[in-house]
Amino acid sequence: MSANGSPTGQQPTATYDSAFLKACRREPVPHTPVWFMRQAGRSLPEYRKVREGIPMLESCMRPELVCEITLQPVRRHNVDAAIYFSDIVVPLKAIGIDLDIKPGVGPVVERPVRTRADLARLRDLTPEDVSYVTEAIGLLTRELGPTPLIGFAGAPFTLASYLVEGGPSRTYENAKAMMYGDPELWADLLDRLADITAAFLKVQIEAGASAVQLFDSWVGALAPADYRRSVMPASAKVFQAVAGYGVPRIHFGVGTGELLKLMGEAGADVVGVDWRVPLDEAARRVGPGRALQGNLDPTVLFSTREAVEARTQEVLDAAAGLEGHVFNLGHGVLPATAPDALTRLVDYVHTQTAR
Ligand SMILES: Cc1c2[nH]c(c1CCC(=O)O)Cc1[nH]c(c(CCC(=O)O)c1C)Cc1[nH]c(c(CCC(=O)O)c1C)Cc1[nH]c(c(C)c1CCC(=O)O)C2
Repeated sequence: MSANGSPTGQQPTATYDSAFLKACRREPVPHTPVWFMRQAGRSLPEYRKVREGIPMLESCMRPELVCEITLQPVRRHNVDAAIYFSDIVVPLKAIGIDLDIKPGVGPVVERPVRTRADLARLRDLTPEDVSYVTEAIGLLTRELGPTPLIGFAGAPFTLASYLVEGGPSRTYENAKAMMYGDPELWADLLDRLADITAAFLKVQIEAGASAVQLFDSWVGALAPADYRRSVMPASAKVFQAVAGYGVPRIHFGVGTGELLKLMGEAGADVVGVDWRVPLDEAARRVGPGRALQGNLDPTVLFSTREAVEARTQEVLDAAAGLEGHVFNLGHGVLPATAPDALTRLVDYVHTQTAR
Protein backbone atom coordinates (compact mmCIF):
# COMPACT_ATOMS: atom_id res chain seq x y z
CA MET A 1 0.00 0.00 0.00
CA SER A 2 1.23 3.50 -0.80
CA ALA A 3 2.07 6.42 1.44
CA ASN A 4 -1.36 8.01 1.52
CA GLY A 5 -3.25 4.78 2.00
CA SER A 6 -1.66 3.78 5.27
CA PRO A 7 -1.38 5.40 8.69
CA THR A 8 2.40 4.98 8.54
CA GLY A 9 2.85 6.93 5.31
CA GLN A 10 2.85 10.64 4.50
CA GLN A 11 -0.72 11.02 5.72
CA PRO A 12 -1.04 11.86 9.41
CA THR A 13 -2.64 9.13 11.50
CA ALA A 14 -5.37 11.55 12.67
CA THR A 15 -6.42 12.07 9.04
CA TYR A 16 -6.32 8.36 8.27
CA ASP A 17 -8.48 7.76 11.37
CA SER A 18 -11.01 10.50 10.52
CA ALA A 19 -14.71 9.59 10.42
CA PHE A 20 -14.83 10.41 6.71
CA LEU A 21 -12.04 8.07 5.66
CA LYS A 22 -13.27 5.35 8.03
CA ALA A 23 -16.75 5.51 6.49
CA CYS A 24 -15.23 5.30 3.00
CA ARG A 25 -13.36 2.17 4.14
CA ARG A 26 -16.58 0.80 5.69
CA GLU A 27 -15.10 0.78 9.20
CA PRO A 28 -17.07 1.73 12.34
CA VAL A 29 -17.35 5.51 12.83
CA PRO A 30 -17.94 7.78 15.88
CA HIS A 31 -20.60 9.64 13.86
CA THR A 32 -21.77 9.71 10.25
CA PRO A 33 -19.38 12.04 8.40
CA VAL A 34 -20.82 14.92 6.35
CA TRP A 35 -19.55 17.05 3.49
CA PHE A 36 -21.39 18.79 0.65
CA MET A 37 -20.70 18.81 -3.04
CA ARG A 38 -20.16 22.48 -3.98
CA GLN A 39 -19.74 23.39 -0.31
CA ALA A 40 -17.14 25.96 -1.40
CA GLY A 41 -18.87 28.48 -3.58
CA ARG A 42 -21.62 30.92 -4.17
CA SER A 43 -23.80 30.07 -1.16
CA LEU A 44 -21.15 31.69 1.06
CA PRO A 45 -20.87 35.51 1.35
CA GLU A 46 -17.18 35.15 2.25
CA TYR A 47 -16.69 33.29 -1.06
CA ARG A 48 -18.44 35.97 -3.10
CA LYS A 49 -16.26 38.54 -1.38
CA VAL A 50 -12.88 36.95 -2.14
CA ARG A 51 -13.94 36.09 -5.71
CA GLU A 52 -15.01 39.66 -6.54
CA GLY A 53 -13.55 40.69 -9.89
CA ILE A 54 -11.61 37.45 -10.37
CA PRO A 55 -12.82 35.17 -13.19
CA MET A 56 -13.58 31.58 -12.13
CA LEU A 57 -10.74 29.85 -14.01
CA GLU A 58 -8.21 32.43 -12.89
CA SER A 59 -9.25 31.91 -9.27
CA CYS A 60 -8.48 28.18 -9.66
CA MET A 61 -4.86 29.03 -10.55
CA ARG A 62 -4.06 31.15 -7.46
CA PRO A 63 -2.88 28.82 -4.67
CA GLU A 64 -3.55 31.20 -1.74
CA LEU A 65 -7.05 31.95 -2.99
CA VAL A 66 -7.79 28.27 -3.63
CA CYS A 67 -6.60 27.50 -0.12
CA GLU A 68 -8.82 30.19 1.43
CA ILE A 69 -11.94 29.20 -0.53
CA THR A 70 -11.44 25.50 0.24
CA LEU A 71 -11.17 26.26 3.96
CA GLN A 72 -14.22 28.56 4.16
CA PRO A 73 -16.90 25.84 4.44
CA VAL A 74 -14.72 23.80 6.81
CA ARG A 75 -14.50 26.76 9.21
CA ARG A 76 -18.14 27.67 8.90
CA HIS A 77 -19.97 24.34 8.79
CA ASN A 78 -17.77 21.88 10.72
CA VAL A 79 -17.92 19.44 7.78
CA ASP A 80 -15.85 16.24 8.01
CA ALA A 81 -13.93 16.79 4.76
CA ALA A 82 -12.74 19.61 2.53
CA ILE A 83 -13.09 19.48 -1.24
CA TYR A 84 -10.34 21.06 -3.27
CA PHE A 85 -11.59 24.26 -4.93
CA SER A 86 -11.26 23.91 -8.68
CA ASP A 87 -13.46 22.87 -11.60
CA ILE A 88 -13.73 19.78 -13.78
CA VAL A 89 -12.53 21.73 -16.84
CA VAL A 90 -9.29 22.95 -15.21
CA PRO A 91 -7.12 20.10 -16.63
CA LEU A 92 -8.53 20.76 -20.13
CA LYS A 93 -7.69 24.44 -19.83
CA ALA A 94 -4.23 23.44 -18.58
CA ILE A 95 -3.46 21.48 -21.78
CA GLY A 96 -4.48 24.45 -23.90
CA ILE A 97 -8.14 23.80 -24.81
CA ASP A 98 -9.78 27.14 -25.63
CA LEU A 99 -12.49 27.13 -23.00
CA ASP A 100 -13.90 29.47 -20.40
CA ILE A 101 -16.40 29.25 -17.54
CA LYS A 102 -19.15 31.78 -18.24
CA PRO A 103 -20.96 33.06 -15.12
CA GLY A 104 -24.43 31.56 -14.85
CA VAL A 105 -23.82 29.32 -17.87
CA GLY A 106 -20.91 26.98 -17.15
CA PRO A 107 -18.00 25.74 -19.27
CA VAL A 108 -18.01 26.90 -22.89
CA VAL A 109 -15.56 25.52 -25.48
CA GLU A 110 -14.65 27.83 -28.36
CA ARG A 111 -13.94 25.08 -30.90
CA PRO A 112 -15.81 21.87 -30.03
CA VAL A 113 -14.11 18.48 -30.49
CA ARG A 114 -16.01 16.74 -33.30
CA THR A 115 -13.50 15.04 -35.62
CA ARG A 116 -10.47 12.77 -35.46
CA ALA A 117 -8.25 15.76 -36.29
CA ASP A 118 -9.65 17.55 -33.22
CA LEU A 119 -8.35 14.75 -30.96
CA ALA A 120 -4.77 15.94 -31.55
CA ARG A 121 -5.61 18.98 -29.41
CA LEU A 122 -6.00 16.72 -26.37
CA ARG A 123 -2.37 16.26 -25.37
CA ASP A 124 -1.21 14.55 -22.18
CA LEU A 125 -1.31 16.48 -18.90
CA THR A 126 1.96 16.79 -16.98
CA PRO A 127 2.32 17.84 -13.32
CA GLU A 128 4.05 21.02 -14.52
CA ASP A 129 0.85 22.04 -16.36
CA VAL A 130 -0.91 22.26 -12.99
CA SER A 131 1.91 23.21 -10.62
CA TYR A 132 -0.52 25.59 -8.87
CA VAL A 133 -2.54 22.53 -7.81
CA THR A 134 0.46 20.92 -6.15
CA GLU A 135 1.26 24.21 -4.45
CA ALA A 136 -2.31 24.83 -3.23
CA ILE A 137 -2.68 21.30 -1.85
CA GLY A 138 0.63 21.69 -0.02
CA LEU A 139 -0.73 24.82 1.68
CA LEU A 140 -4.06 23.16 2.37
CA THR A 141 -2.87 19.97 4.00
CA ARG A 142 -0.88 22.09 6.47
CA GLU A 143 -3.90 24.28 7.28
CA LEU A 144 -6.43 21.44 7.43
CA GLY A 145 -4.74 19.41 10.16
CA PRO A 146 -6.65 16.14 10.58
CA THR A 147 -9.50 17.11 8.21
CA PRO A 148 -9.18 15.07 5.00
CA LEU A 149 -8.96 16.80 1.63
CA ILE A 150 -10.95 15.36 -1.28
CA GLY A 151 -9.41 15.80 -4.72
CA PHE A 152 -11.64 15.50 -7.77
CA ALA A 153 -11.91 15.38 -11.53
CA GLY A 154 -14.58 15.15 -14.19
CA ALA A 155 -15.15 11.67 -15.61
CA PRO A 156 -14.47 11.07 -19.32
CA PHE A 157 -18.16 11.13 -20.35
CA THR A 158 -18.98 14.39 -18.57
CA LEU A 159 -15.83 16.08 -19.89
CA ALA A 160 -16.65 14.80 -23.39
CA SER A 161 -20.16 16.20 -23.08
CA TYR A 162 -18.72 19.73 -22.74
CA LEU A 163 -15.97 19.23 -25.33
CA VAL A 164 -18.21 17.80 -28.05
CA GLU A 165 -21.25 20.00 -27.41
CA GLY A 166 -19.15 23.13 -26.94
CA GLY A 167 -21.02 23.99 -23.72
CA PRO A 168 -23.79 22.83 -21.37
CA SER A 169 -26.53 20.75 -23.01
CA ARG A 170 -29.83 19.17 -22.06
CA THR A 171 -29.78 16.44 -24.68
CA TYR A 172 -26.08 15.80 -25.46
CA GLU A 173 -27.09 15.30 -29.07
CA ASN A 174 -23.64 15.85 -30.60
CA ALA A 175 -21.84 13.75 -28.01
CA LYS A 176 -24.35 10.91 -28.27
CA ALA A 177 -24.34 11.14 -32.07
CA MET A 178 -20.58 10.49 -31.99
CA MET A 179 -21.01 7.69 -29.46
CA TYR A 180 -23.67 5.91 -31.57
CA GLY A 181 -22.34 6.77 -35.02
CA ASP A 182 -18.54 6.70 -34.73
CA PRO A 183 -17.81 4.38 -31.80
CA GLU A 184 -14.09 4.22 -32.63
CA LEU A 185 -13.62 7.98 -32.52
CA TRP A 186 -15.73 8.12 -29.35
CA ALA A 187 -13.67 5.39 -27.67
CA ASP A 188 -10.44 7.15 -28.60
CA LEU A 189 -11.78 10.46 -27.26
CA LEU A 190 -12.82 8.90 -23.94
CA ASP A 191 -9.52 7.07 -23.67
CA ARG A 192 -7.59 10.35 -24.15
CA LEU A 193 -9.76 11.97 -21.48
CA ALA A 194 -9.20 9.01 -19.15
CA ASP A 195 -5.42 9.54 -19.36
CA ILE A 196 -5.75 13.29 -18.71
CA THR A 197 -8.13 12.71 -15.80
CA ALA A 198 -5.93 10.01 -14.27
CA ALA A 199 -2.89 12.29 -14.50
CA PHE A 200 -4.84 15.11 -12.84
CA LEU A 201 -6.00 12.88 -9.97
CA LYS A 202 -2.46 11.56 -9.46
CA VAL A 203 -1.15 15.11 -9.07
CA GLN A 204 -3.74 15.76 -6.36
CA ILE A 205 -3.08 12.51 -4.49
CA GLU A 206 0.68 12.92 -4.63
CA ALA A 207 0.31 16.47 -3.29
CA GLY A 208 -1.70 15.15 -0.31
CA ALA A 209 -5.37 14.56 -1.19
CA SER A 210 -6.77 11.77 1.05
CA ALA A 211 -9.62 10.70 -1.25
CA VAL A 212 -10.76 11.44 -4.79
CA GLN A 213 -14.18 11.90 -6.35
CA LEU A 214 -14.79 11.30 -10.02
CA PHE A 215 -17.78 13.41 -11.12
CA ASP A 216 -19.72 11.83 -13.97
CA SER A 217 -22.49 14.36 -13.42
CA TRP A 218 -24.29 13.95 -16.73
CA VAL A 219 -23.86 10.21 -17.43
CA GLY A 220 -27.44 9.57 -16.24
CA ALA A 221 -28.41 10.50 -19.82
CA LEU A 222 -27.28 7.01 -20.94
CA ALA A 223 -28.95 3.60 -20.92
CA PRO A 224 -27.03 0.93 -18.96
CA ALA A 225 -25.99 -1.00 -22.09
CA ASP A 226 -24.46 2.14 -23.61
CA TYR A 227 -22.78 3.02 -20.34
CA ARG A 228 -21.23 -0.44 -20.15
CA ARG A 229 -20.07 -0.44 -23.77
CA SER A 230 -19.10 3.19 -24.37
CA VAL A 231 -18.20 4.81 -21.04
CA MET A 232 -17.33 2.23 -18.39
CA PRO A 233 -13.97 1.21 -19.96
CA ALA A 234 -12.68 4.80 -19.77
CA SER A 235 -13.95 5.41 -16.21
CA ALA A 236 -12.49 2.04 -15.14
CA LYS A 237 -9.13 3.08 -16.61
CA VAL A 238 -9.14 6.20 -14.42
CA PHE A 239 -9.96 4.26 -11.25
CA GLN A 240 -7.39 1.59 -12.09
CA ALA A 241 -4.71 4.23 -12.61
CA VAL A 242 -5.10 5.50 -9.03
CA ALA A 243 -5.88 2.17 -7.34
CA GLY A 244 -2.30 1.71 -6.10
CA TYR A 245 -2.42 4.77 -3.85
CA GLY A 246 -4.97 3.13 -1.57
CA VAL A 247 -7.02 6.32 -1.18
CA PRO A 248 -10.83 5.96 -1.38
CA ARG A 249 -12.30 6.54 -4.82
CA ILE A 250 -15.80 8.06 -4.93
CA HIS A 251 -17.94 8.02 -8.07
CA PHE A 252 -20.98 10.27 -8.50
CA GLY A 253 -23.51 11.17 -11.16
CA VAL A 254 -27.01 12.65 -11.36
CA GLY A 255 -30.00 10.54 -12.42
CA THR A 256 -27.89 7.39 -12.30
CA GLY A 257 -30.36 5.08 -10.53
CA GLU A 258 -30.11 2.54 -13.35
CA LEU A 259 -26.29 2.81 -13.47
CA LEU A 260 -25.37 2.54 -9.79
CA LYS A 261 -24.21 -1.06 -9.97
CA LEU A 262 -22.07 -0.47 -13.06
CA MET A 263 -20.59 2.73 -11.62
CA GLY A 264 -19.46 0.76 -8.58
CA GLU A 265 -18.04 -1.98 -10.80
CA ALA A 266 -16.07 0.63 -12.74
CA GLY A 267 -13.81 0.71 -9.68
CA ALA A 268 -15.37 2.96 -7.03
CA ASP A 269 -14.98 2.32 -3.31
CA VAL A 270 -17.86 4.71 -2.58
CA VAL A 271 -20.85 5.23 -4.87
CA GLY A 272 -22.57 8.62 -4.78
CA VAL A 273 -26.36 8.57 -5.05
CA ASP A 274 -28.66 11.46 -6.02
CA TRP A 275 -31.98 11.98 -4.20
CA ARG A 276 -34.07 9.88 -6.58
CA VAL A 277 -33.16 6.47 -5.12
CA PRO A 278 -33.41 5.80 -1.34
CA LEU A 279 -30.09 4.62 0.10
CA ASP A 280 -31.36 1.18 1.18
CA GLU A 281 -32.54 0.53 -2.37
CA ALA A 282 -29.27 1.98 -3.72
CA ALA A 283 -27.35 -0.48 -1.51
CA ARG A 284 -29.33 -3.38 -3.00
CA ARG A 285 -28.48 -2.15 -6.49
CA VAL A 286 -24.78 -1.54 -5.79
CA GLY A 287 -24.26 -4.76 -3.83
CA PRO A 288 -21.83 -5.49 -0.99
CA GLY A 289 -18.28 -4.20 -0.65
CA ARG A 290 -18.85 -0.52 -1.39
CA ALA A 291 -19.87 2.43 0.78
CA LEU A 292 -22.56 4.91 -0.31
CA GLN A 293 -22.59 8.71 -0.29
CA GLY A 294 -25.70 10.90 -0.27
CA ASN A 295 -28.45 11.76 -0.66
CA LEU A 296 -30.63 14.62 0.64
CA ASP A 297 -32.40 16.58 -2.12
CA PRO A 298 -30.53 19.94 -2.16
CA THR A 299 -33.82 21.82 -2.57
CA VAL A 300 -35.04 20.51 0.82
CA LEU A 301 -32.76 23.17 2.34
CA PHE A 302 -35.13 25.85 1.02
CA SER A 303 -37.93 24.44 3.17
CA THR A 304 -38.67 24.72 6.89
CA ARG A 305 -36.29 23.55 9.59
CA GLU A 306 -38.76 20.80 10.52
CA ALA A 307 -38.89 19.57 6.93
CA VAL A 308 -35.11 19.55 6.68
CA GLU A 309 -34.84 17.49 9.86
CA ALA A 310 -37.59 15.08 8.84
CA ARG A 311 -36.07 14.52 5.38
CA THR A 312 -32.57 14.18 6.83
CA GLN A 313 -33.84 11.61 9.30
CA GLU A 314 -35.34 9.63 6.41
CA VAL A 315 -31.93 9.56 4.74
CA LEU A 316 -30.25 8.45 7.98
CA ASP A 317 -32.89 5.75 8.56
CA ALA A 318 -32.45 4.40 5.02
CA ALA A 319 -28.69 4.35 5.60
CA ALA A 320 -28.91 2.60 8.98
CA GLY A 321 -28.03 -0.85 7.63
CA LEU A 322 -25.28 0.23 5.25
CA GLU A 323 -21.68 -0.92 5.58
CA GLY A 324 -20.42 2.64 5.16
CA HIS A 325 -22.30 5.92 4.76
CA VAL A 326 -21.00 9.40 3.98
CA PHE A 327 -23.79 11.96 4.32
CA ASN A 328 -24.03 14.43 1.44
CA LEU A 329 -26.65 16.12 -0.69
CA GLY A 330 -27.90 14.33 -3.80
CA HIS A 331 -26.19 17.02 -5.92
CA GLY A 332 -24.32 20.26 -5.29
CA VAL A 333 -25.33 23.04 -2.90
CA LEU A 334 -27.53 25.46 -4.83
CA PRO A 335 -26.19 29.05 -4.85
CA ALA A 336 -29.25 30.53 -3.05
CA THR A 337 -29.03 28.07 -0.12
CA ALA A 338 -28.91 29.75 3.31
CA PRO A 339 -25.48 28.95 4.81
CA ASP A 340 -26.99 28.55 8.29
CA ALA A 341 -29.25 25.78 7.04
CA LEU A 342 -26.12 23.85 6.00
CA THR A 343 -24.42 24.43 9.36
CA ARG A 344 -27.54 23.18 11.18
CA LEU A 345 -27.71 20.15 8.90
CA VAL A 346 -24.14 19.10 9.73
CA ASP A 347 -24.90 19.46 13.42
CA TYR A 348 -28.14 17.46 13.10
CA VAL A 349 -26.41 14.53 11.36
CA HIS A 350 -23.55 14.52 13.85
CA THR A 351 -25.92 14.61 16.84
CA GLN A 352 -28.34 12.01 15.55
CA THR A 353 -25.64 9.52 14.61
CA ALA A 354 -23.24 9.97 17.60
CA ARG A 355 -22.26 6.52 18.84
C1 LIG B 1 -20.60 19.58 -14.04
C2 LIG B 1 -19.54 20.22 -13.19
C3 LIG B 1 -18.87 21.44 -13.45
N1 LIG B 1 -17.98 21.66 -12.40
C4 LIG B 1 -18.09 20.64 -11.48
C5 LIG B 1 -19.03 19.71 -11.99
C6 LIG B 1 -19.38 18.42 -11.31
C7 LIG B 1 -20.24 18.66 -10.11
C8 LIG B 1 -21.69 18.87 -10.40
O1 LIG B 1 -22.31 18.01 -11.01
O2 LIG B 1 -22.21 19.90 -9.96
C9 LIG B 1 -17.30 20.43 -10.26
C10 LIG B 1 -17.00 21.58 -9.40
N2 LIG B 1 -16.99 22.91 -9.71
C11 LIG B 1 -16.62 23.64 -8.63
C12 LIG B 1 -16.32 22.73 -7.58
C13 LIG B 1 -15.74 23.26 -6.28
C14 LIG B 1 -15.56 22.45 -5.13
C15 LIG B 1 -16.83 22.26 -4.31
O3 LIG B 1 -17.57 21.30 -4.57
O4 LIG B 1 -17.05 23.04 -3.37
C16 LIG B 1 -16.59 21.44 -8.04
C17 LIG B 1 -16.46 20.11 -7.34
C18 LIG B 1 -16.49 25.10 -8.54
C19 LIG B 1 -17.35 25.92 -9.42
N3 LIG B 1 -17.55 25.77 -10.75
C20 LIG B 1 -18.36 26.78 -11.22
C21 LIG B 1 -18.67 27.64 -10.14
C22 LIG B 1 -19.53 28.89 -10.22
C23 LIG B 1 -18.77 29.99 -10.86
C24 LIG B 1 -18.48 31.13 -9.94
O5 LIG B 1 -18.55 31.02 -8.70
O6 LIG B 1 -18.13 32.19 -10.49
C25 LIG B 1 -18.03 27.12 -9.01
C26 LIG B 1 -18.02 27.68 -7.60
C27 LIG B 1 -18.79 26.96 -12.62
C28 LIG B 1 -19.35 25.73 -13.24
N4 LIG B 1 -18.62 24.66 -13.67
C29 LIG B 1 -19.47 23.68 -14.16
C30 LIG B 1 -20.80 24.16 -14.01
C31 LIG B 1 -22.04 23.43 -14.43
C32 LIG B 1 -20.71 25.44 -13.42
C33 LIG B 1 -21.85 26.32 -12.95
C34 LIG B 1 -22.26 27.36 -13.91
C35 LIG B 1 -23.02 28.45 -13.14
O7 LIG B 1 -24.12 28.18 -12.67
O8 LIG B 1 -22.44 29.54 -13.01
C36 LIG B 1 -19.03 22.34 -14.62
